[in-house]
Amino acid sequence: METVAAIGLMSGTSLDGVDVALIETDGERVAAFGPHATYPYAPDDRALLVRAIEEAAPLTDRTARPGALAQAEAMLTARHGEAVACFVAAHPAAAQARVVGFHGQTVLHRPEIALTVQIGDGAGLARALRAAGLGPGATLVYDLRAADVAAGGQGAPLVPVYHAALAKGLDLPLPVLFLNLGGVANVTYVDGGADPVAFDTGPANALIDDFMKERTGRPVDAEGACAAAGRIDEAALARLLAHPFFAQQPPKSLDRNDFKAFVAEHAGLASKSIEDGAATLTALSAATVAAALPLLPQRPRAVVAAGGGAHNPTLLAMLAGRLGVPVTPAEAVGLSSDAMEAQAFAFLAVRALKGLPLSFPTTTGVPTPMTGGVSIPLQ
Ligand SMILES: Nc1ncnc2c1ncn2[C@@H]1O[C@H](COP(=O)(O)OP(=O)(O)OP(=O)(O)O)[C@@H](O)[C@H]1O
Ligand SMILES: CC(=O)N[C@H]1[C@@H]2OC[C@@H](O2)[C@@H](O)[C@@H]1O[C@H](C)C(=O)O
Repeated sequence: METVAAIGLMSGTSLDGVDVALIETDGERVAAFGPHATYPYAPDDRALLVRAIEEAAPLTDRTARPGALAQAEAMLTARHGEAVACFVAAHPAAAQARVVGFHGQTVLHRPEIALTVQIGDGAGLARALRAAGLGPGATLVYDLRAADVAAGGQGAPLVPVYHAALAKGLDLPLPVLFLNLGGVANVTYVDGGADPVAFDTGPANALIDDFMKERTGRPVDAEGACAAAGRIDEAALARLLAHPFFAQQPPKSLDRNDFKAFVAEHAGLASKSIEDGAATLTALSAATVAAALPLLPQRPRAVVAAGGGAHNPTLLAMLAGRLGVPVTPAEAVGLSSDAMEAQAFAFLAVRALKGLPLSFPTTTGVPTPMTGGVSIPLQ
């Protein structure tokens, strides 16, 4: 396949909205970056997703949609359709996209029992895309994690192959480490030769967001202002860092809520001020990224930070202090913190249509490089 315009759609673990991005790519490199936008969820939609995630916890079948899950899937699919319609209205060139990559929403991720569950109705979105002016003949690709998990991989992270493609265009010393600071944090180590090495490192924003919501009603510690005004509880931090996940060798990946109960038990947040709680949780995110460095083949010479956490100066300062490697926000090297994951799913969808690998033994632990995705031609 030659270079095509491709749209990526991502709804991440922060549950903040639908990210949409347009790129031109042949699935090997990015020929051009197009526009991107985020369409935030209304509070009711976000609450429905939170309920769906809670109710997904006991699932053992990735196709089951009990309780709030069916309603959440219908809502999520509708919001993605609306997001694409708004995006195409604002950027008419997007209607020319030949490929759309649809991540859906992870509601449960339990790689230890070969289970990863993303909600999002491919057939329903395909109809909405046609109504938004895409196709006919364009192709929707979704359910991009399933094949990896079925083959014995973690199913995450999948963005590393996109990070590796981006690294080729950067003027940074190698090895370079891409750091995604979403709800969960993950890293991709690129040395320019071998397959990328990648894994989830621990929490990024999910624990901070949940704490802020509970204590202030606001969903985010905007600009890290609370954390900047607080004191890190070093004793609690040491207890949290003793969790075996952080020293575990990759491959490894996380569910959004993997540390929820552990943090509730060991962080002593209830007796802390909002500032001290935010500071301690922000330090946990930074320290767990630092704990990942010894697990890499070599020490990286540069770190490119992306995801919403790249907008949090307190988190970035703590990272710089604990990593001992310069931390560069994606924007400083001409990339976009907010668009990177949606762009990646556009790139992954094009690779899927070409039968190219999405994941590698060094990223998800899949035994051999693995393609994936389910495609639906728009009619
Ligand atoms: N200005 C800001 N100040 C502080 N935090 C911010 C700011 N902007 C975004 N964030 C944080 O980033 C989060 C969103 O990050 P992002 O959109 O990368 O997550 P995601 O893609 O949903 O997650 P994941 O990568 O785990 O799937 C917000 O929930 C918030 O915690
Ligand atoms: C199962 C799942 O959805 N995991 C997400 C999550 O959010 C960040 C981190 O955990 C990463 O492993 C992954 O997302 C990105 C998009 C990825 O697959 O690379």
